[in-house]
Amino acid sequence: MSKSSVIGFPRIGSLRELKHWTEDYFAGKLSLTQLHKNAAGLREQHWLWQKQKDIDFIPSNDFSFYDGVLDTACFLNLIPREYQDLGLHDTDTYFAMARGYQGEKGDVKALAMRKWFNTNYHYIVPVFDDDTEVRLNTDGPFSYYREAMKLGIKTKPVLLGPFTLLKLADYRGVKKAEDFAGPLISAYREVFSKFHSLGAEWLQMDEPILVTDLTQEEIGLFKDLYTGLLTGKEDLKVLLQTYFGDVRDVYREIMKLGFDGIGLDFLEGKKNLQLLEENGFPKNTLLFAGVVNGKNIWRNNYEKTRKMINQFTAKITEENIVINTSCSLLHVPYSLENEDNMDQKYKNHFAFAREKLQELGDLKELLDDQDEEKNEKYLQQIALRKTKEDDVNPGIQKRIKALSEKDFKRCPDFEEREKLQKAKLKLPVLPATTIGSFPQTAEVKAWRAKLKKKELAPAQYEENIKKKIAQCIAQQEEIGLDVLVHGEFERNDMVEYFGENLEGFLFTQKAWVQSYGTRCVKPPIIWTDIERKNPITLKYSTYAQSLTAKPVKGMLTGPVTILNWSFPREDISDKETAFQIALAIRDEVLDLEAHGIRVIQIDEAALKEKLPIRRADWHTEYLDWAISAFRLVHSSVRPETQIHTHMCYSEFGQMIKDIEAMDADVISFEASRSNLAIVNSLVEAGFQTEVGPGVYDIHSPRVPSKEEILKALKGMLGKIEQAKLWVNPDCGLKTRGETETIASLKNVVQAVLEIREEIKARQD
Ligand SMILES: CN1c2c(nc(N)[nH]c2=O)NC[C@@H]1CNc1ccc(C(=O)N[C@@H](CCC(=O)N[C@@H](CCC(=O)N[C@@H](CCC(=O)O)C(=O)O)C(=O)O)C(=O)O)cc1
Ligand SMILES: N[C@@H](CCS)C(=O)O
Ligand SMILES: [Zn+2]
Repeated sequence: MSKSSVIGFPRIGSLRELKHWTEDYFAGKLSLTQLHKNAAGLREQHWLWQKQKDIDFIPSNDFSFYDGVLDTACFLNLIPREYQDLGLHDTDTYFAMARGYQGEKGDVKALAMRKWFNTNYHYIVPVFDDDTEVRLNTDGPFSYYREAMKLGIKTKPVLLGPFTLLKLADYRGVKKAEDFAGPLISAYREVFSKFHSLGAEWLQMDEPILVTDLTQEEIGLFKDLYTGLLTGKEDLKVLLQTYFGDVRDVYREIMKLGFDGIGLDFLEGKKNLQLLEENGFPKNTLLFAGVVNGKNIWRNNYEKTRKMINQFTAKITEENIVINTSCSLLHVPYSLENEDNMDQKYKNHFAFAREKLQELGDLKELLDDQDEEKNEKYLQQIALRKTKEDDVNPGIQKRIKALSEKDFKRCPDFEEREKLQKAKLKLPVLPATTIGSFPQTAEVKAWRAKLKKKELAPAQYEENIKKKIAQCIAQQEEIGLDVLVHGEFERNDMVEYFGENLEGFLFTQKAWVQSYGTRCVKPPIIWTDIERKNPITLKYSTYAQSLTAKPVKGMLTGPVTILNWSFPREDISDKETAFQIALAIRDEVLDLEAHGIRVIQIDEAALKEKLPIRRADWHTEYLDWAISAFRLVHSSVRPETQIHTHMCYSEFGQMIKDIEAMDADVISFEASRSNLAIVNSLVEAGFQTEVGPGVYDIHSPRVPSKEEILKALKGMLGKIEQAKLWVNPDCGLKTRGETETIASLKNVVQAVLEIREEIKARQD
């Protein structure tokens, strides 16, 4: 009998219930008791859905109020002193670490937030200080296990493994990862023992870091950790779960360590099958085979999957193969059932999380019983696939074929453009600006909701948006910013909005995917070739510019980001799709320029997201075409038109030359939560592009003080040439409230004015 398993299930609620409850709790509108009660109901629902689909290994402890890595940190008492000192109760300490705290108990920044491998999910970065005392601090994972047991469901508790935890953490003192290995082994052993006494049979240890490039020292640390952990684990079975890639650096070591189950991703893990074929697989060990895609939403090709699984059976007996998701289902929406407006002809092609549970069941059945009648299901699947004619737009194909080298090269060179732009724009030193979006108030969201329900006429909606734009321009002038924005009020999301206005995308109504904390996105689906039929942003940008003499930035999302934050096609390459989108955005850039927009920002917030996990693949598989796609968008603007780009959560590291190769004139990026590490790497690499490292963190409701911003700016000025430095928050302001936004921006401008005075005094 085949078995099935799920690595993790989404937790935000199919209608984002958890988001609403948690935000109500933040706003003091829901009690803590009620929040916990509601969340328990959600967990119960998720377990029951999995039970109904006969999933054999159902996860627990995959739930989180904000982020699973943060949960692990709190569970293991990795709570930095400044949060403990606030003296809040556990849940509020947890939220203070996630969002910062500013109130009667003190004023503390949030912990850093980073991209979770190659996804649009973000985790809170755990911190080890020299005095960190690793010990079990909360009951979370055990209480979830007991909760499921009460429903008669024996779950497989999921824990972030110690190796990944150590590798993802920040160290603020002199102690390093190795120094915490011993205490972590003891703590995890205690966890094993507690779960064993609760009657758990299996435990899943998530170690996605194993799919990254590893040094011999790192492999040594991994081996030490698990040798320590697996010794004396009684008869609790331990599954080592990897995902997002292959384990080429440690395959043999993993096989020798004595795990009871090993989870490998056969979709993103290009080399896993070859590793298995060449090196074999230990006897009496279960292979949790990741064959149901946890990241994309296209239905599983059963025929292809069956063929792949048949390849395993040369090395592993069938009873030892567990059909698994390729990663947690956190990265896909809940269910197609919520998509009332989507035609069945489209739905036939998709599987969201709940439909993937069905796929796991189907595959289990098909593998157990490979008779012809059952195989009908494979054939139906193949018939579902689209034909090329459905997808191809001949006009776009022709444009792509006609591209030549000059379409990717902007003239003149950066230095020449920089001089021209300084002369033309006449901006003060340290120009102050924002990243684009202003607070998306309840009022704005309600207009859009009414527009969708046809309760508000499009003309009225547009008029309302224009009023907001006018207000926003007036506010920015009053605050004293130098380069203004229109505020992006017309956009539900920076990617979904462009998808909605380009041909070739499909939309969902409720297909929410968690991005960080309580924040979600609805990635559009790329269905056919992409084309821009009409200008998209022109009317709002030109309207905003008509209200002020200061430059207003045209605001666009770049091709790589639109691609990376959508569900991509699987029948053509990402490169081809990116070039199609690039042509559409290029037309928009030229329209903006032709209508008097002097500064255009093309956001590539997600450039780093699909960067291959293995360094060796960076250029050949991704950067060469991704950077070209960006260059294609702006290569033919006039020299004096200033092109900005923006990236969030970017640790550029060894990518700096590639970022420079985008050939933008100005780049803004996150820096505030990562203590200027990015600035250091830019300096070391001799970065030429003008830069706006974020001076404060917009993901937290805290208002940064003028002094805090001054300190950040002075730190930057010590490293970056004054003439190259811009001043801005680290990302868009859409998630923030209006009052805190204005207060924060005023402090930014005050800090800039003070520094300008100092500069002037020095010059005089
Ligand atoms: C900048 N980031 C982005 C990422 N990915 C994107 N695709 N977009 C991004 O901007 N990744 C990295 C970073 C950080 N990530 C995020 C992700 C999500 C948000 C965010 O603020 N999300 C909002 C939802 C935005 C949205 O789609 N809004 C819609 C729907 C609004 C809504 O909730 N409407 C209600 C009805 C309202 C009423 O009737 O009054 C409803 O539908 O129920 C819109 O504005 O129309 C979120 O709330 O999670 C930020 C950063
Ligand atoms: N222009 C966008 C970029 C976010 S990454 C915004 O300001 O929201
Ligand atoms: Zn951003």
